[in-house]
Amino acid sequence: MSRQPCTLRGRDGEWRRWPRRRGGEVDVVHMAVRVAASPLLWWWLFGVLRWSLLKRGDAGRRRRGGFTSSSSISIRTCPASVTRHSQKAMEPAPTTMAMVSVLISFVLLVLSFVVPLRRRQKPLNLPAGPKGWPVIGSLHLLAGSLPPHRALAALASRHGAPLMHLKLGSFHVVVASSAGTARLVLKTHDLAFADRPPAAWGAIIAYGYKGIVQTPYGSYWRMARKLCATELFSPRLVDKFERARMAEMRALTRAVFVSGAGGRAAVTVREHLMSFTMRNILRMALGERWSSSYGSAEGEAFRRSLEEGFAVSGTVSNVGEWVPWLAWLDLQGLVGRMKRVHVEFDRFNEMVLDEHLKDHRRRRAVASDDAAARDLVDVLVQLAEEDDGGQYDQPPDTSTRLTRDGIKAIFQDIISGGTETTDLPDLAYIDAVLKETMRLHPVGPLLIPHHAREHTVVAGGYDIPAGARVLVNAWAVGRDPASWPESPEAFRPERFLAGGSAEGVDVRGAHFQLVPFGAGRRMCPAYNLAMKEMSATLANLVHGFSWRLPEGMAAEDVSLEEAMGLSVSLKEPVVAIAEPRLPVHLYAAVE
Ligand code: HEM
Repeated sequence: MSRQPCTLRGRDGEWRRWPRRRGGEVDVVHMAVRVAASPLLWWWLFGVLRWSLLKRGDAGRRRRGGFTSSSSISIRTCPASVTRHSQKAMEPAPTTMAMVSVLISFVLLVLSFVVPLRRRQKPLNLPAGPKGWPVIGSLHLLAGSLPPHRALAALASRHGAPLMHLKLGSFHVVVASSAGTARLVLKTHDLAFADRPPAAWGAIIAYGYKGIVQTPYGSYWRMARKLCATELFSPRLVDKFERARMAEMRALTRAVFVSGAGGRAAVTVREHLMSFTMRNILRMALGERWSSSYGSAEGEAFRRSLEEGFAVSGTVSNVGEWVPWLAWLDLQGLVGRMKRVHVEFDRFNEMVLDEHLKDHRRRRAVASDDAAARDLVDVLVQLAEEDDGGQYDQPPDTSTRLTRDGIKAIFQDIISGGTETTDLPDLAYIDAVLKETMRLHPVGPLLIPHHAREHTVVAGGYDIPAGARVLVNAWAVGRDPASWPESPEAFRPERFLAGGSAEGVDVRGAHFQLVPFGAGRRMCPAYNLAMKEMSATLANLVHGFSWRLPEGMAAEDVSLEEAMGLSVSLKEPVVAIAEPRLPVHLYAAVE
């Protein structure tokens, strides 16, 4: 018999099989045949109905003057005192009885079919992992003091499971913790796991999944990724911002020089890097006026919202996402905080977009050759205009149209993503230092959760059920002794240099022992820009300054404790002395 799965339209507008079941879709035709062909159950249902109807007949006779044992005494004792209403109160209405019986029979009938159907399915061959409790699964194992990537790595090694299965709340979760299993997820079954699971962040902060990062796999996401490749990060646009980037780089070295009092005072490195990164990305994404607002009250409010956005969007922190029937309680208050962050973001995004739209229309009206895009928002505005003739306000829909919310969600994702790049000579050692840093401390230790679009059987015969959350523990992969046999915990950039044990290993998604940007379809679209930008910054900071820890502080005193959110950062920012290495006039501001 041919199997006809039901389909439902997903939130991305794609048609999907529904309902998804362990081990395969429900066969509706098959089920209907079984219902029709089960004489025992029909006989039983018929019996219940017949009994209800007979009861109804009895009650009818009583109303017409007959009697039955339960009511006979009162009727005979004082017929005049028995009204129709008092009789009704003494026994349940026969129609209600009939309805209740039919309902119970219906529920039993459904259960008697569904339960055996599910039991008879082949049991899933899940990868090894902790068993977990009913309702919460293994959520409690991630609630300790260890950040989730470390707790998951410890569990994987305890269970000897480079591909580990556990239940978190109501969901199957599969975690890849070795180069081999990362390859399974990000390459061999890339398409099957290219989705993102529904997340409050995507729904609330990203305008109902209208950005890129949280957007489900489908036509809208493909459109957004194409924009990244052909427009937003195109070499043409990157080149265009060369001069601005150089100016920001000089501003960074000057700021470190000034706040470090020429090497006499300690500087908080993160503050300077944060400000540099933000100004850079704001300049590229939103334009000069908005990057110079960084530091003003409005820029400061935006920065705080960004930090709060990262803090509330951790990969596994929101209990309501794992136990959906508890979601309405918002036990940790995270959804409330996300809603407030979204209001803040949207206020800022609306200002930015309105200003760009006004400016764009004015320039086009005055001189058409001045209408060229000046920044990423301009690019998006132009694309939306080509798409729908200048109407930016369609309600969000499932098509690939770039709506007003879509523009805001995409540039917001890009600003959150970070910064961009400059062209650099080949700086092999700097490059090795960056790789080694990202091997030991990836910014997104669990990448961004993937989601199984369909039931998949992976190497070893393990089942990954449709709907499972699929995590790649880049932090564990980067420390796996099987891939990094030579002192995996030690910081040794030389391993990446010529003759080193990891010579030739890079972060472009082809070497699965080093995946700080992911790999495959959902790989970070800006990895190239990010690498170059980081090289440029590091090169300038070590070229311009000799760095040392403040007096009385040893390397062991630097805390490497991590603060978790969407990305990981140091809980205690590093402070250091930056002694200028170049003639003082080279630190002067030059615009
Ligand atoms: C050190 C810098 C960066 C690191 C380590 C990094 C890392 C990542 C990782 C791990 C992912 C998820 C990959 C996966 O799920 O398999 C990702 C996705 C993404 N990144 Fe980055 N990223 C960086 C910089 C940037 C920058 C500068 C931007 C934008 C200007 C950006 C934009 C994005 C976007 C839009 C996605 C979502 C891709 C998708 O879901 O299709 N990232 N990044």
